[in-house]
Amino acid sequence: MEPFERYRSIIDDFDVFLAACRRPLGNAVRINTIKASVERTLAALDEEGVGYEQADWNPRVLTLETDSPGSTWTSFHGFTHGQEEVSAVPAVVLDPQPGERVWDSCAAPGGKATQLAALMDDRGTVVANDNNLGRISALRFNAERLGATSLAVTNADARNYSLNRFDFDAFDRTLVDAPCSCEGTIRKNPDALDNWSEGHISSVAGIQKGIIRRAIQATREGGTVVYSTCTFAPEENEAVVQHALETESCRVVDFDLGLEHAPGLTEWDGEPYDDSLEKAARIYPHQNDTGGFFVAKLEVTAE
Ligand SMILES: C[S@@+](CC[C@H](N)C(=O)[O-])C[C@H]1O[C@@H](n2cnc3c(N)ncnc32)[C@H](O)[C@@H]1O
Repeated sequence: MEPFERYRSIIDDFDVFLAACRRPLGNAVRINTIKASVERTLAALDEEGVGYEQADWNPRVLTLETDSPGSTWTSFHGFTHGQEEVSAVPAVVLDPQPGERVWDSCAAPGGKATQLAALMDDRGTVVANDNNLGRISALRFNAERLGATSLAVTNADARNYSLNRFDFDAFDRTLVDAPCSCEGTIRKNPDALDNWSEGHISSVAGIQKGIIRRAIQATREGGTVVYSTCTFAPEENEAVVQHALETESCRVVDFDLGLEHAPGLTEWDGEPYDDSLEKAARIYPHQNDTGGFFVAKLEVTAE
């Protein structure tokens, strides 16, 4: 937990935060409404005797009272998909609509891409991209298992992603669930900080800046880009969005989140950020008994 000391001044109730980081997470799943409604899924879980608790902010997110959530009847049938509660937030904030063109720029293994397809009633197109071929097979497997037929897969570096392969020139919405230092996954993966270094944070921040810029360029004017990470480092969060504000045509917008969270930072390590960064959300493990996440919502504006 030593690396987290750098966040002592920005996290309220820091010792409560550290204690939460040491507690293991419950087994969360998302109901896959492409295959079954919330009601049908809950009835199936009742029938097989698996207890559950529905998240207050999202009835499609459940914590299951079983140690093997992947071995339930509902999971075999693709009614549920193992996904951390807080990891279901970015797709909800992106708010994709049926019939739209949506780009998931960093999509593997597909938890959020298949969630986007479900939120769109599997109508429209979700282009699920990842630069890692090995992870693409997991993405394809999940898309098939969950019946997401609106999902198309591409394997490219999002930083210089070409739209030439499509018969349209911009997406309506884009999700950047960026590769990151994963500090916020510590409850699920106690080894998450083993290879932590400021050098790694700064090299991954360079990649994130390239991806967010391309995401904004590939999204139509008036369209939406959501930037998320599962890490606390401001260099990978507010500083990346600040870079986008300085280099691309976009603004940070508000969103409603039924989860307790802290606002985005407007300063870190002597670097000021735009005041609008306050509209971003920092979700800490001690606030809702979840993992950690950062989410910012951007609107693409006229050049
Ligand atoms: C946080 S994970 C994405 C998780 C995924 N959104 C989900 O919900 O299942 C970040 C992903 O970004 C991919 N990635 C890293 N650099 C990339 C790049 N330059 N272009 C596209 N994808 C990249 C990684 O392979 C990894 O799968």
